[in-house]
Amino acid sequence: MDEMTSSSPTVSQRDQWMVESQVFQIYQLFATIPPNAQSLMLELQRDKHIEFLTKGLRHLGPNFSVLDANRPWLCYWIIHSIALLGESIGDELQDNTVEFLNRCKDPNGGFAGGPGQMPHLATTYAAVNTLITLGGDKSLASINRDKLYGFLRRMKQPNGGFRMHVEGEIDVRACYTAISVASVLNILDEELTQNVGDYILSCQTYEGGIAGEPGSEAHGGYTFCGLAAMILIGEVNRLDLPRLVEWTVFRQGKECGFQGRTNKLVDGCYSFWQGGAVALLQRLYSIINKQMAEVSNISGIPEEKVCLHGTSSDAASHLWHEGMSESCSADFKNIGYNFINDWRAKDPLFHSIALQQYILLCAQEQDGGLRDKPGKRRDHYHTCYCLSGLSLCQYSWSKHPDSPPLPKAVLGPYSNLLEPIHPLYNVVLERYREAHEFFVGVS
Ligand SMILES: CC(C)=CCC/C(C)=C/CC/C(C)=C/COP(=O)(O)OP(=O)(O)O
Ligand SMILES: [Zn+2]
Repeated sequence: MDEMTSSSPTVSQRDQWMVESQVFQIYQLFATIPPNAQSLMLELQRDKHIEFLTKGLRHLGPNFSVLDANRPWLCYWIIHSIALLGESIGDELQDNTVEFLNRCKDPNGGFAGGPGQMPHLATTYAAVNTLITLGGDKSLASINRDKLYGFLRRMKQPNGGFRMHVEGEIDVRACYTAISVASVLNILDEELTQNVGDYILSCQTYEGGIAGEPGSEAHGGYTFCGLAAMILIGEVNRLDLPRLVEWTVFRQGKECGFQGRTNKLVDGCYSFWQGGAVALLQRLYSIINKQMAEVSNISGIPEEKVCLHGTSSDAASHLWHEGMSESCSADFKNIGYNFINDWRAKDPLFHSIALQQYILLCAQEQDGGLRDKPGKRRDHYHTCYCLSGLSLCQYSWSKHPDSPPLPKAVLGPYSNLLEPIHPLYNVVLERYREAHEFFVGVS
């Protein structure tokens, strides 16, 4: 290889430089404008986002035919985004959505990507989360839990994992969507949880993150899925958490947003997948410290010597996590509920303000909708996951999910504040609580 060839940048280096230059141009422009103009640039364009989202719920043009097998996802991305913005879609659209999702229901359980299609775990997760987000008895009662349980059992595999659909792929997404749905509907049992932990554990890679399948590359999407599923089944202590923390936090780069995997480009949707994983890890402080102490063979050392931030710790705040690792199998039905009730998180393990800056300045379109990165077009998926990530950032210092964050935790005007989410299911917290009460009541 001659010198010229060896020093030529690779395609991915060029792509990276291009993105960095676009992002830094935006930040430079921001730094040079007066404070009132900065404040305007950082404002969340609520009305424009609602307009973009509501329009998508009423009508989508022919370009959307590629998403024909993902229609419950479109419902979830749009309706969850609207709920994060603190708005509702109104009675007519609500009734239409419940009725449409009814038509996606398979007679033998599970929701398909559209009427007449085969049931699929991903669209089942999207449909269930949509119905929970809509809330109300009609919407919640439209979920047939017995049939849904049957579908989940049929997707369960001898290796512990789940298939996405009949003859479909087995992966960590399937584990998460099955476990999340079962947990939120209060139908999680040992038949479903059996060996899921072994399967997810086999997907944690040498880098520390979690891959879609054993032997694949660690990726933010699967890392969120794997970690959340392990928490929901009460087996999170089996993962190598210090390595997982290290991998995840280093995915936030100088562009201020997260990348999905090593040496790939920043993307707004990872504000939730990676940001969500970090938000979960932030609440596993005690287990992480314990694992760190074990590997360094430290015993009897005060917790502040081995903790992640070097801050002093509040031993009482870890009771839930410790209790969970010992008595998980007896009570995994309540793990999602306790997770939120025992919310006494430590400080964020990522740069929350920087991530908000990426979302508001680089991912937000002033005309409504959010996107992957500058130069890309807005879409409903990125709008949903950028807003979900923004909400996590705003509440990342909160020690209680019901107390509004301090103004310094919210970048831009305080009117940017979104609704808090339940970080294990990604539904607005208040809607989760209503569903929890409803489904505990019917069990
Ligand atoms: C609940 C549920 C269904 C979760 C799905 C999680 C999720 C987003 C998985 C990511 C899948 C994946 C390998 C994307 C890589 O795309 P890419 O190569 O285009 O992107 P990259 O360059 O950023 O890695
Ligand atoms: Zn993306």
